[in-house]
Amino acid sequence: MAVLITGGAGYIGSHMVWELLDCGEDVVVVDNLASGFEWAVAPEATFYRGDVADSRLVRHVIATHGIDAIIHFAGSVVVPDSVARPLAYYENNTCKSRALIESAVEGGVRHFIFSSTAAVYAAGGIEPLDEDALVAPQTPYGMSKLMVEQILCDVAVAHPLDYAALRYFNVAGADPKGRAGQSTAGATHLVKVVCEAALGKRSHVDIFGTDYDTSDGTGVRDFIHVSDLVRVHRLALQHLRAGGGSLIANCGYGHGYSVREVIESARKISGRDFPVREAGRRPGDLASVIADAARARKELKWAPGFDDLDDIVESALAWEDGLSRKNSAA
Ligand SMILES: NC(=O)c1ccc[n+]([C@@H]2O[C@H](COP(=O)([O-])OP(=O)(O)OC[C@H]3O[C@@H](n4cnc5c(N)ncnc54)[C@H](O)[C@@H]3O)[C@@H](O)[C@H]2O)c1
Ligand SMILES: O=c1ccn([C@@H]2O[C@H](COP(=O)(O)OP(=O)(O)O[C@H]3O[C@H](CO)[C@H](O)[C@H](O)[C@H]3O)[C@@H](O)[C@H]2O)c(=O)[nH]1
Repeated sequence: MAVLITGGAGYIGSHMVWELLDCGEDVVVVDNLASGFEWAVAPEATFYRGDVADSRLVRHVIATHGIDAIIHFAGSVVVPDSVARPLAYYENNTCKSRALIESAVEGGVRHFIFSSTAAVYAAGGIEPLDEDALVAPQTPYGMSKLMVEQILCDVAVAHPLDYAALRYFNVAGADPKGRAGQSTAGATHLVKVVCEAALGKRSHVDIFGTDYDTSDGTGVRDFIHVSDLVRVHRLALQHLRAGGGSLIANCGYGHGYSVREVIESARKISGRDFPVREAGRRPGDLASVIADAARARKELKWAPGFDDLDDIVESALAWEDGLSRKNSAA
């Protein structure tokens, strides 16, 4: 019995690989390296370079390794890019997930865990957002994910496959043991951007909007440490294997930090100042996005271990620093 992790060479997937290996699971990764790195995959995992829509490859992996569960991270992840290139996002996130799910059904895989997103929710919902909040994605990215949730819901009725759709809020930080982190080139995520600036890899940080109706006027997000996030997946896997049934669950802490608070945390922890520019609002951004994650806590018995902004920033800074050394040694 083994678990197939798609996108295991990427940011979150590479942490998932370690989380399962640490628990003694056999892990197989399929990743086409569109944005991931083969070196990011733990050496104890079996790596296949390939596409999730390559049904011949995926069926071979399922049969050869006795895959009982798939954790599906592979996808295209840049929200504004999805607005510019919707067809590419529907292709990679929706069509290719459909193909993967078909391979799973045909290969007899029983459990499927899917990377969904808070971007499925309608703007202006009452916070914190629980899973029953109105879904109405504002972008092709969010819609490409919601469509996969719907496919899974329908497939779980027709076939012996159950699923967990986990809606992530803002994922940040790095493995506290320093084995994995976010290495994505040109990442736009706030914590990554701020860490790069603190280490002199960027000239400055733009604050996108200082006139929101929030405590200090900047955007507020529910930042979840990537190690807590992958733990939710492991618990969801346990839940499905134990016959707990399909579920949709938010992944967040239930409270947020502002853009300015993230910047101050990075200044404090790095001991370095860096220029900050007040820029206009970024199109499509909301003032505040906060999760109600009571379901994950109750149904999956999840208890966060790293719910602290400074811990998140410290781990991300340590990883970023290591990346700089790796690049200068290369
Ligand atoms: N980072 C976040 O804050 C966040 C928030 C919500 C949801 N998610 C979701 O989590 C998942 C992982 O995100 P991430 O931040 O680790 O991104 P990432 O870009 O680091 O990882 C994605 C991985 O998938 C691989 N990939 C892409 N398309 C593929 C395909 N067709 N076949 C095989 N491999 C493919 C890439 O090479 C990469 O290694 C994504 O599905 C994303 O939508 C991320
Ligand atoms: O250089 C930057 C980058 C971001 N921000 C601000 O920081 C906050 C967070 O922005 P991110 O780009 O880090 O993340 P988003 O909230 O836009 O999006 C993230 O959370 C979404 C769910 O809410 C989706 O899951 C998506 O995949 C994921 O990237 C926003 O207020 C944004 O305006 C800045 O001020 N400057």
